[in-house]
Amino acid sequence: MDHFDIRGGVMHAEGVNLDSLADAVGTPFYCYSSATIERHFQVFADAVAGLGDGDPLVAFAVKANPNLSVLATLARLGAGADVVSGGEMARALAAGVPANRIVFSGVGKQPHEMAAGIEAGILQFNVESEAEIGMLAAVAAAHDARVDIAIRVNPAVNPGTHAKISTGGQDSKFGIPIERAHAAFVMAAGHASLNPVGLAAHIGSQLTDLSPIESCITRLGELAQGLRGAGHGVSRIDVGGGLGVPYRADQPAPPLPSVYAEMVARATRGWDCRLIFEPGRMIVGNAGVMVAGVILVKQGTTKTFVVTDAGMNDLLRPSLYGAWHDIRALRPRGDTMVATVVGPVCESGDTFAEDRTIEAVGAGDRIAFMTAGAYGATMASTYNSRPLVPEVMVKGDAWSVVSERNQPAAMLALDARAPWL
Ligand SMILES: Cc1ncc(COP(=O)(O)O)c(C=O)c1O
Ligand SMILES: N[C@@H](CCCC[NH3+])C(=O)O
Repeated sequence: MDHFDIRGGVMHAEGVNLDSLADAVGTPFYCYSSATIERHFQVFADAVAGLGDGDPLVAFAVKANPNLSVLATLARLGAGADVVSGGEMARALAAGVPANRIVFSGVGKQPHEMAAGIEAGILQFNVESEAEIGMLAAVAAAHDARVDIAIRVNPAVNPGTHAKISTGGQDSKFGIPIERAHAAFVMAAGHASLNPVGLAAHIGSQLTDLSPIESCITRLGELAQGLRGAGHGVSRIDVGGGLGVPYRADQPAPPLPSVYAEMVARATRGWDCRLIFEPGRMIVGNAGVMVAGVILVKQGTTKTFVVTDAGMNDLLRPSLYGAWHDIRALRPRGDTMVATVVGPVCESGDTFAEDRTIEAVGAGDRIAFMTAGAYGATMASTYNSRPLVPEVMVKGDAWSVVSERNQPAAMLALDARAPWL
């Protein structure tokens, strides 16, 4: 695992002893390795460098991990940002991502979010419906602006991933069905306040097979050719993100960025346009862990439950998708146990692993949920009135709390008594 390994009997994140860090910040908490984030971004950016017109944009999908320090780490390396809300856009800007490297995607952008994007001067909006073309045209006209847009296409390609994270299938809510995309582009060109410059697609997440992405890119190319043949300029093609990461050692690893880039080079050969990439998970997934404490070990009728102080509200992926995260002891003792690892939340779905062989742990020990840097803290909630857990970033021997644990009293203060109570 990148930059998370056992040294002197204890798991470290880069040079930081995670058990000591847990003493300092309390459990549960997320911990990110800057070195891993930097390395993954650089590997991806190097792999796609020179593709298309030679000036590709790697726009990190902020939804994967919107922490300000994560975004600032990436901004320093020249990353752009793919955002899906005004909130994500504000974070990207605050982290130092230049506006002209921000792409705004999403099926339900609201007029105030469109206005904020126009005022900030973002690179482009990826428009996902004919209805949105009209809405954006009106907001842009009210700003006396002419905004660059790409038509996000639904290419009707089955990405072969979990149904809940597939976005490119025919009945997905995302994008404009490919058979109407040419007409949508022409419709947008008819608005003086819109400047359609490109096409976009994103077919799904945690993709382990490149062939659906290749089919999608080929379809975008055919569409671009048709548009060019009809006299329209297509100067940008956004191929989305989606490249998977290894969650389990016993399953084949997803393709490396270099192999992905070879496929993109092949599929886009001869295209004279700027390519945009929106990787999320592959940049930050393996750059984060969630550290939790073992509250107690409880014997059921047939199962041994390891009850941790982290719950499904802190790391939702196992409950929502049945996702696998490796679970490791911070201080492995060399023996193992078969355990069902659960959180304290009052839901049976608050289960991280079922009858899994893990390194033996007991009350007071600490464990790490691996590969939790993407779609981890960002999907957390305060269900059961549990505070959001802190996020810590590590760089070499240094660490810093980059998101505070919110406190029960502060959460309560957001509520108010109705005047009649
Ligand atoms: C439009 C868009 N771009 C990029 C991504 C990032 O995907 P991933 O984290 O799988 O790279 C997503 C999420 O799946 C998305 O919806
Ligand atoms: N939240 C998902 C990924 C969603 C991608 C969003 N388009 C996950 O944890 O795997």
